[in-house]
Amino acid sequence: MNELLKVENLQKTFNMHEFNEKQIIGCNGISFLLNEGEFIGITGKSGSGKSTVLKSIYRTYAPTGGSIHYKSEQFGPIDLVKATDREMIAIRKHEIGYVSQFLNVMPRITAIEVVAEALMEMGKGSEHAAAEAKSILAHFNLPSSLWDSYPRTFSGGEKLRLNLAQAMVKRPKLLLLDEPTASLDDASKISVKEMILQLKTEGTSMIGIFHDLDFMETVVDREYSLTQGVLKDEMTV
Ligand SMILES: Nc1ncnc2c1ncn2[C@@H]1O[C@H](COP(=O)(O)OP(=O)(O)OP(=O)(O)O)[C@@H](O)[C@H]1O
Repeated sequence: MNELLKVENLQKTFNMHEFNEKQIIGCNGISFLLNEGEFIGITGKSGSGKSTVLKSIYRTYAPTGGSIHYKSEQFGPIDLVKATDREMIAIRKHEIGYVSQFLNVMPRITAIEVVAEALMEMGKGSEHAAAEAKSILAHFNLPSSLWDSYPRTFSGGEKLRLNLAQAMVKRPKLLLLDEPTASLDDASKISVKEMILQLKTEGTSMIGIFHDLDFMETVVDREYSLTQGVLKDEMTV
């Protein structure tokens, strides 16, 4: 199997300047391998560092130690801990997607524009992009009455489905999923599962955090358990 991502001894410590330089450990000593086309689920109790690991890979958080070796299409082998901001912007635009429940879009851009713009960033023409955007929003059961609305006012589940559509429509090389089924009803969970399985067959590698462990076990290839920010266990599921 071809290795896509190698996380070695990853550490993120937060320095709380407003609290007398108190330090909080987000994650520590995390090491794992992700192969091309593979899906790893990360589990662990609340506060154990699951989101911190994903945000460190996406570089929302700047890691304070360790390395994240990634095989980039644009830059070749690269350590995401040391990548420049310019490299990270290009990698996020074309290679690595990140989905959470929290909306991360510009104000005054409609739902359909959010998805169509993601496609245009990947080189699609505007007409094709608009048609494909409608099709993926329909797949995720986002009511067509919302397609021309601003996502700021969407419910939690609607925002999440838009985030999923925006990230998945790009067919990223690596997709980071932070609670992609939180606040979704059963029909929407099925849509998410179908899209995950489709991306897997197309070769997308994924790392996901799930509260719904039953759902997780239907989509992941391997599972890592984190406890208090330390990688404890690895098993094949
Ligand atoms: N921006 C931040 N500033 C300070 N501390 C943070 C920050 N982000 C996370 N932490 C701390 O790092 C630790 C790990 O948080 P993280 O969100 O990664 O946990 P988690 O396993 O994803 O939790 P949950 O399952 O509850 O979402 C926690 O103690 C948290 O308070």
